[in-house]
Amino acid sequence: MPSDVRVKICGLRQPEEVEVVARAGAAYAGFVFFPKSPRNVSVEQARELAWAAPVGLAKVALVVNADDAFLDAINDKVAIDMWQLHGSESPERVAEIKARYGLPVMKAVGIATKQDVAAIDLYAGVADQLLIDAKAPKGADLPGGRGLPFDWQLVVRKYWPCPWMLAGGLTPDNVLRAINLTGARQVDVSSGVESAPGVKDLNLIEAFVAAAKL
Ligand SMILES: O=C(O)c1ccccc1NCC(=O)[C@H](O)[C@H](O)COP(=O)(O)O
Repeated sequence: MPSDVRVKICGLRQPEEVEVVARAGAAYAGFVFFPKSPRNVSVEQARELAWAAPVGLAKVALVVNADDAFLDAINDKVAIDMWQLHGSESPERVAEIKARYGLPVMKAVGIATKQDVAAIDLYAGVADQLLIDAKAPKGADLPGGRGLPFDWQLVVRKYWPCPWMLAGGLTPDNVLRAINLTGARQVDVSSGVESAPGVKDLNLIEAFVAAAKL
């Protein structure tokens, strides 16, 4: 019997990717709204992708320090189920976005040190979920989706009062080890299921979901 680990596949750009993600048994499909990313999608593209998603697959809109006008444009056109805030949004901004759209908000937090782990507490009481990811270097073009892991020992036996998701450099080969070590019940991947930046590999998506649910 497969485990109940919930998987998010991020950075989808083609309707057939969304279909494979759902068929493989993932819980979340992520769409990246960040022009510098090789996974960036327009509002119109995302609208098509959301249509391709069957009931039960949660559609997550990933934004980075987005203003209300941009969030409104996404919210008006795309049937999303959750926001993922992947910039330096404050806890107050998380609360504001929750109230404005009435949708759950997942706050991404980059981790490299114990101090970064402590900073997660600032968001744990306000966000609906946390995405705990590798920390990008200051000034990096991409704050996430870099295919690099952090030291998983930093989050072993940690407790937060809301659900959390492990991310950063996960692959079909290492995801089960990461789950067993950290106790994560949710995992997220982008680069580890790609053949090139922004190009998803359908076989790797299936392999990742299967490995996470072993
Ligand atoms: O994926 C992107 O291009 C991206 C761009 C800007 C902000 C965040 C981004 N990705 C965030 C994700 O949720 C990724 O899935 C997560 O960082 C893990 O990525 P990876 O290490 O490549 O699996």
